[in-house]
Amino acid sequence: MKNSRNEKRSQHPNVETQASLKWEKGYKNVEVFSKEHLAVSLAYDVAQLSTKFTKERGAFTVAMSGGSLIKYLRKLVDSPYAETIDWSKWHVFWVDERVVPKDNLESNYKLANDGFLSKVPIPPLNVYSIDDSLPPDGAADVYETTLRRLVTSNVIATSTNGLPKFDLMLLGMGPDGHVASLFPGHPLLNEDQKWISFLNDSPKQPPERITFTFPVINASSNVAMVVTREFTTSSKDGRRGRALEQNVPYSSDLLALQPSIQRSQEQTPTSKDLLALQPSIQRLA
Ligand SMILES: O=C1O[C@H](COP(=O)(O)O)[C@@H](O)[C@H](O)[C@H]1O
Repeated sequence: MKNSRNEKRSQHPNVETQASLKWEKGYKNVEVFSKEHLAVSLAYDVAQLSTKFTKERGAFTVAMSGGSLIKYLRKLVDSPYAETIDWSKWHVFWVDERVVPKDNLESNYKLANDGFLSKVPIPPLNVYSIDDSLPPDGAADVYETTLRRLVTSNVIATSTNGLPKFDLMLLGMGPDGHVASLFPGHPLLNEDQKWISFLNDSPKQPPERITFTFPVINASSNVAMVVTREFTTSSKDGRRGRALEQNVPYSSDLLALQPSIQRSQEQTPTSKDLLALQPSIQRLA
């Protein structure tokens, strides 16, 4: 990852060119980051897609998970993205939601609102949370009706087989492998008629949830699966492993991530370079 991405970015400093290079149709990749770098890279990629779809469609539809994903969106609320993203074009959805009141600590809406949405100027009418006054089956039906209305009005694009085609889906993955609220072995994995379904027996608390089904997830234009775990092989990886454990950037990782650093892979960025790029890094040894 590190060489090809950095080379592409230094040859094509224009961010829109970058977006088309990386997110062209069929782009698939697994990229591995420290947790800090993950947030930096995710913000960069989401901003690219926001620019691309806002320009192409006049709207940017993002469906997000709850869980640990939200804290990895934190760089989007900082400069430069806070000012450069056209937040008025964003339309935000949830790939799954726990059927609890919106002020409940288990609510994916609350998590996203507290950690992200309340910090950026997305129009409130463009934030599509569930009707938490309804039971799971009713909440799922109403949410699907909302999606159908937005597909009809072309706010959400449509796939060739008539499914909603979100511009970006941000998915997490639980330790058991669940995605959205689709749990391993659960009958909902086979749902292929509904766009939104519900469950009363989630293996993870709380039990009552609604969820996008796999056909809708798979119809998205772009899916970013943001999966994190502890890094345990530091003794084998030497300096890079130690940097990852301490959640500070390792120089070559940063060079790969940051198009604004023009130095070659052989050169190590100075602490001044890093501090300029990473407001959250207080000090590098
Ligand atoms: O219950 C849920 O869990 C998954 C994974 O969460 P994580 O904290 O292990 O990352 C999440 O993607 C989903 O939206 C949520 O409802």
